[in-house]
Amino acid sequence: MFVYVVMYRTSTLMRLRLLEQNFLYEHLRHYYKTLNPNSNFRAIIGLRLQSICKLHTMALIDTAATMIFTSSSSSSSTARLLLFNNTKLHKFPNTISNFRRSTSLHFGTSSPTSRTIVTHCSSSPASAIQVNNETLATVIDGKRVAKDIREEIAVEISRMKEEIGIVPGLAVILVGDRKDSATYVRNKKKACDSVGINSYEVRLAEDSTEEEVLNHISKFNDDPSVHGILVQLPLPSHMNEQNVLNAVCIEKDVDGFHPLNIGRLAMRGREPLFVPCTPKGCIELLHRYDIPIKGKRAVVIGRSNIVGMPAALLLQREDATVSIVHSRTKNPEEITRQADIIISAVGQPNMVRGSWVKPGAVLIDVGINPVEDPECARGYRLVGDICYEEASKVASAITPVPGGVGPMTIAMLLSNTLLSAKRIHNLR
Ligand SMILES: Nc1nc(=O)c2c([nH]1)NC[C@@H]1CN(c3ccc(C(=O)N[C@@H](CCC(=O)O)C(=O)O)cc3)C=[N+]21
Repeated sequence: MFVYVVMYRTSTLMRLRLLEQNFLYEHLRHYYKTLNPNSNFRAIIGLRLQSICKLHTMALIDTAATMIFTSSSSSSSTARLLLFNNTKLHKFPNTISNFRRSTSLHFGTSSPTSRTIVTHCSSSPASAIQVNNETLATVIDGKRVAKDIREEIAVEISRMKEEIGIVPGLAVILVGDRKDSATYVRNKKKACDSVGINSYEVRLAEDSTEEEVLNHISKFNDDPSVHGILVQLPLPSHMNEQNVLNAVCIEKDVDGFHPLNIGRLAMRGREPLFVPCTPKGCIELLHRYDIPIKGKRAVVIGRSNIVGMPAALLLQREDATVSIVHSRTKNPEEITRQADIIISAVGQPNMVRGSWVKPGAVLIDVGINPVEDPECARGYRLVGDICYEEASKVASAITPVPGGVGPMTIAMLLSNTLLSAKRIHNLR
């Protein structure tokens, strides 16, 4: 089986007057004829965008593509309309050079292969054509975006070092020996090293006192080489989380958990010092995939202080119409089914089923839930809150777990640490 891709630039579409439906239809049909040597045919029609395509254009191309594939003799034809844009395309150099050579392309033999070229898809339901119950929701690649961001941050940090001789520093306090916390802290340290942030780590025993933690925080508050302080949560139950978090001075609270910070986040016309990392990472993913937020219906599942609540505030700041669904919500699926964008942060494996999702919705899965799996080396594997298997058949774009929001959380922590150092040292 072959995958064919026909890709247009917006400017070409304009020049060829292809935006008039029949012209486009004829044009695509021409390609279809020349490219269809056998009946077992699969096509992806890509549209290269200079800017976000207008909805009516989308609908038009959608219709033309459907016309072609319904008028074809092959019953096994599959048509998908995908949107590509310039910023995403440069990450697929081979794909692009092939596109330049010809407008058609042979891909591998199975649909997983074709996934590799899926770089961007509009959140509009009109953008995804489904035939044969086939699905290819865009996989929002958090791991890749996080890597891009780390590279951007590394450049900024070396500039900072050169201009004012300052290297940003991040202090992490870890209490107890939860395995998952230890893993995150290790990942954070690795990420700091990769961009040139100095990291300072304090590990305290599970039975340490709150006072000890407060002492360390106080020292870091006063240490000019430390620009960000993070107390890894959850803390042991004998400690008062509020007391501890309140002790971190707001200028170094790179988690953005300080109440004053959340207050500013909630108010119009005010700016928080730091946007909490996980929600910031979610929005950054939407931005980097050119997924529009303004005027969209967004549903946040979960109302935690560290993800759900600030995520809802951020979406509102981006002009979405926001609803929050939580453990006491009656018929949550009725509400999520109305959403153009869903951010789920509840910690329940596979809770959000395919039937909860509106066709074409964009899904951001914050949940990182271990489920037992004897076939995995660690004895467990990680799954999200969203049933990926089902939801990816309905959505237009979805974040995987792992490799979605998780790496973005860490990238945003680095970004906040850099921001803090710049602010403290009055750099641009
Ligand atoms: N003060 C504080 N700030 C936090 O930001 C904070 C915290 N406490 N406590 C715990 C949660 C959780 N968290 C994660 C960060 C990265 C991954 C991550 O990179 N996950 C990888 C998988 C990692 C693995 O394989 O175990 C992924 O999703 O691809 C996950 C979870 C930050 N948190």
